[in-house]
Amino acid sequence: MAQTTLLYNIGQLLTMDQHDGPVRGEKMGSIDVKENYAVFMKDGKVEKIAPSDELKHTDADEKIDCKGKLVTPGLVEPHTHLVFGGSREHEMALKQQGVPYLEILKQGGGILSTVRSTRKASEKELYERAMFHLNRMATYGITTMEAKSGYGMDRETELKQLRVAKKAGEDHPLDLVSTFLGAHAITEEYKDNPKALLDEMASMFDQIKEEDLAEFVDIFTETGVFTIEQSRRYLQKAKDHGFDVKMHADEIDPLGGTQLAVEMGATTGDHLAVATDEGIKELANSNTIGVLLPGTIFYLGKGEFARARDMIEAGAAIAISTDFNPGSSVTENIQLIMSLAALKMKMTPEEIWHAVTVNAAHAINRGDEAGQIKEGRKADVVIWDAPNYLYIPYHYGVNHVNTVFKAGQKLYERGDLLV
Ligand SMILES: O=C(O)CC1=NCN=C1
Ligand SMILES: [Zn+2]
Repeated sequence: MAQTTLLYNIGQLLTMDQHDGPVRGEKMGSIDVKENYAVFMKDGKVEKIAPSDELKHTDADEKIDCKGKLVTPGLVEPHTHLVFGGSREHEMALKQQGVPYLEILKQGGGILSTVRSTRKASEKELYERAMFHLNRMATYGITTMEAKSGYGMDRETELKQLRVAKKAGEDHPLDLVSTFLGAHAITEEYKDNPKALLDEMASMFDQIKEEDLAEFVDIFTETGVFTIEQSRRYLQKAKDHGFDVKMHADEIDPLGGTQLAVEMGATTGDHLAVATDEGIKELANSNTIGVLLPGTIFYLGKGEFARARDMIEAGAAIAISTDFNPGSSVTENIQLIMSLAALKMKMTPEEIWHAVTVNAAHAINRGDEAGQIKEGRKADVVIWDAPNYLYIPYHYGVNHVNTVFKAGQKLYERGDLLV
């Protein structure tokens, strides 16, 4: 295990540390690119960042000639439904026939299909699935990420998912941040009384806090799920119990979830695909980060992509995410999401790099330890098979990662053909 590693002859180095805090508005459009640099990692931290010639002869357990490749911070993935049982490939045909997402849910499919599988799955099965997906996330360059519960909507299963996420976070090299999404859908038991479901989920807040099972509480505010008023009351209770809050907001119907996220001082408002002009204005004038999920819009095959350009030009701080989940965005490929952000939301490469590093880190309260390459900070670093930072969004659908370092240790290296 190398205690010291030197990366030299780096073509372009993105440190993403030019600004403090989440980067918003026009500042998202400019990044500092260091040409022909070196990064020296020691005991898991970034020890030195300097021009390659200055460090080239530094002694190190491992010295890697990056041959002009791009080097960036490890990516941060701020929104996943990592822990789940089963799969929903059988719903693809319904999607192809144009059956709307909310209609599939109303028919007892969608999230509720995954709820049935997750309730049945053992903790061991959920853990092994989560570790498998974490491994794949790492191969795409992700080194820190969020994991939601939300496929139980009963005490036993929600705690099962949260305990799986906690154990996975302890066992896996990736750093995990947990979110309690017990307010994800209205199950059969509560179909006539969604308020009772929210009360049951809120009754778990103390235990979740005591067992340190989640930092955030999230809710799906959507037609046929939870209303604005139900969401306001539930999120206020979560805040009263010391949780930071997030919202699945304005994904399909414009209920005004974006405005509620701002009103509640949510760390993030997520999806925002149909946020109104008023919602965008309030988001831009708040500390709430917009987490945009273009993969979901792409995958559902309908609806509008979030108005990222309007949000950024109004001054908002934006992050992007795969929304990895078994039904509405079944991919760990954050690099494809970067391409969709460019092609469908017209985000610039500079904005995209802020959205998958420093802003995504702040979206899960890890802005002081992830998303940047800084001396003294944990060495989460990616070497890319790419000549520059424009290349990743440009060449879509493939994995450009060459090597991933997590806390200075080589976590993944692209393999070559076996023959
Ligand atoms: O469909 C799912 O399993 C995840 C999801 N929740 C809200 N939107 C998508
Ligand atoms: Zn989601």
